[in-house]
Amino acid sequence: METEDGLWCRLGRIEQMVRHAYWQTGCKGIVIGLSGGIDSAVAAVFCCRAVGPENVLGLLMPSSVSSPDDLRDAEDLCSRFKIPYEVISIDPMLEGFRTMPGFTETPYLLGNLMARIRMITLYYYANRDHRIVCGTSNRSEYMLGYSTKYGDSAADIQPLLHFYKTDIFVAARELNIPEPIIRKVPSAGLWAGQSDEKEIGLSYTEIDAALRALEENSWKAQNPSEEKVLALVKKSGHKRMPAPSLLTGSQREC
Ligand SMILES: Nc1ncnc2c1ncn2[C@@H]1O[C@H](COP(=O)(O)OP(=O)(O)OC[C@H]2O[C@@H]([n+]3cccc(C(=O)O)c3)[C@H](O)[C@@H]2O)[C@@H](O)[C@H]1O
Ligand SMILES: Nc1ncnc2c1ncn2[C@@H]1O[C@H](COP(=O)(O)OP(=O)(O)OP(=O)(O)O)[C@@H](O)[C@H]1O
Ligand SMILES: [Mg+2]
Repeated sequence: METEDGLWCRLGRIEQMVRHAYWQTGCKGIVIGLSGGIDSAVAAVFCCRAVGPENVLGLLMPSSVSSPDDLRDAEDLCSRFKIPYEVISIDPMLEGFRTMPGFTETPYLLGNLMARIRMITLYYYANRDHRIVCGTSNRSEYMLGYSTKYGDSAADIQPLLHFYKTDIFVAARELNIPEPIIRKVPSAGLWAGQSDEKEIGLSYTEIDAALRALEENSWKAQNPSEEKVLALVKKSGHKRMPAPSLLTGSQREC
């Protein structure tokens, strides 16, 4: 069990990383999508602690399938931590896609499209205001590939990427994130009633236990949960790698 000092040391290192990226890039601010969920709340608060809330902009980007409670929770977070924010409905952008020849609508297609529309909006603000985009991905989602490629996974900094989802809850309490955000069921919010754990078929407690065991045992699965998690990790490898090309590793660097 980690001591309180150990936990604060870990949280302090995240702030240092964000501050370092901020100064190194010479940007004039950070922009982050705030869904009313725990990952974006924790990432935003780390940014505020690192560079001051006045340098952080929250974008609340509901669609017609978003829950009004999520929008209210995101607004409450911004007022508690003094984060400037804007509310931008993504419905008009979705409507634009509906006019495209051959447009087909399923929850899966719309869900990934919404995640990518949010990414485009974040980068528009980043370009316009010389900001960097803060990502909210955690280690559990990243390893399972539970994100939209070049959508919610796209960012300039990833302060939570080393945290398993179950660690995020611990950090959220330490950071004084509002209780309704901590208590809500994790959801990508891409269609009404979506739940990460239902869609994946395992709870985050099971996923994180399996990931920890697999990492310790050189990725050898020892029970059905680990087999299922390992299959998802393998299937999503392309999301964690550069796109295949004939360029070699050393040619990518300078
Ligand atoms: N082997 C391979 N090598 C290289 N590229 C490959 C590939 N297989 C697929 N691809 C490419 O990847 C695409 C599929 O990946 P992608 O478009 O991401 O789609 P996909 O992984 O099928 O779906 C995204 C999943 O993430 C979940 N999600 C999305 C957004 C947010 C959250 C959240 O938690 O907030 C969760 C969502 O509910 C869904 O289960 C293919 O259309 C193809 O372009
Ligand atoms: N309605 C929204 N407005 C703004 N950003 C959003 C919205 N929905 C999703 N996002 C962005 O996409 C990210 C991925 O969503 P995800 O559901 O994984 O995280 P979360 O909502 O912060 O936490 P949880 O996984 O517990 O629901 C969010 O953290 C946020 O940055
Ligand atoms: Mg969510």
